[in-house]
Amino acid sequence: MIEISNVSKTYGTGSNAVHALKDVNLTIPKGTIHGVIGLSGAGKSTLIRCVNLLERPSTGSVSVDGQEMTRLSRGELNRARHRIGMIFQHFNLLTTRTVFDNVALPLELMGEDRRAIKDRVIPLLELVGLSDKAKQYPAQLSGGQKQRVAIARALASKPNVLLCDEATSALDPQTTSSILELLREINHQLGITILLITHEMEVVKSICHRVSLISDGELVEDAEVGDFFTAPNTQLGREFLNDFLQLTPPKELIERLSETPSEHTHPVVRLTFSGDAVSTPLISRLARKCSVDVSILQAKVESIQDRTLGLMIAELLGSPAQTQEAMAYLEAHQLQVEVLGHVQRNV
Ligand SMILES: Nc1ncnc2c1ncn2[C@@H]1O[C@H](COP(=O)(O)OP(=O)(O)OP(=O)(O)O)[C@@H](O)[C@H]1O
Repeated sequence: MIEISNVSKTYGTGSNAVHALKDVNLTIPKGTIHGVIGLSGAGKSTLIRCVNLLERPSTGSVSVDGQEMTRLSRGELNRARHRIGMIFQHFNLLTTRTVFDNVALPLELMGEDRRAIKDRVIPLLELVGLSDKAKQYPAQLSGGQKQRVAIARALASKPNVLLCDEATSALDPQTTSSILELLREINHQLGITILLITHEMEVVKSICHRVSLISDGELVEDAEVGDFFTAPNTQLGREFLNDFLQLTPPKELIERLSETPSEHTHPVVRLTFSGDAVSTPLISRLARKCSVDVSILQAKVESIQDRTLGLMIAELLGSPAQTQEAMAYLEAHQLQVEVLGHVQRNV
């Protein structure tokens, strides 16, 4: 269990001060995989580095498995860090050491003898699928293999928590899925709590149980992954979702959209529906009930863990009163209706 309470972090002072984290509160239950997503510079790395105190919070506290990290002496902190593994975007392997010796490094630093080191490293290399690479050097490995070595090294000291700092950002999509699969197995088999930061919604969708969205140092959303993907609470959350789903109106249409409606325009809407609404023929019912025509511009259905999410961009064709009634009808049936703008009727 990781508990981040009222954590703020400011780099620099006076006019140079950067408020990287602002009063962040977050609880990550034991054995879960938690994703933190946000734009570049939002504070993701700072947040994850505050967990093992690579960055010390300016205010607030961080506790891992009940141990208050901010109160530990240097020696206690070193010991506590053995229980918190970390992997990085660029792997951070020692190029002059073999794969075996990279994984062995934390155990050597803990003063383990050669026999104990061998007994620990060999099964770890098996776990990450690199038994045949023990004597090779990092330069002889692919990116995915290097990250596997880094994962084995992070697990060497039997941590309860694994921190992943953009661990798949330098990898191609296929290698990314194999590393995510490995992380899922580690979480499942060893019960390790995983906190990962990423700017990729695909990573969150693939393996996380919960997700937090961080914006300009503030935690603005914290939700089950299924809830976040079906109904984000913030505009930024919706933008992440729309980018991920690549559901944006055609460029020619965007250029014709005006913000304000008039007698001669009709609305263009983005509809998001989940649960029962996905399998209900709401659009044909809508056309009958409210006497509007629906011109579908884009549509898709996505599976997010155990949920199904339907998305559609459509023009609602009818009088202002009819299209208003249509939108109210859709909202009453649990669809999220976002008006993207209004276009001239006769164009
Ligand atoms: N050591 C530092 N000294 C001064 N400012 C810093 C330092 N580290 C980070 N910052 C600033 O803090 C803010 C948050 O940075 P952080 O690296 O945590 O964001 P991020 O979300 O991880 O970004 P990215 O996805 O680009 O890595 C940024 O404005 C950044 O410039």
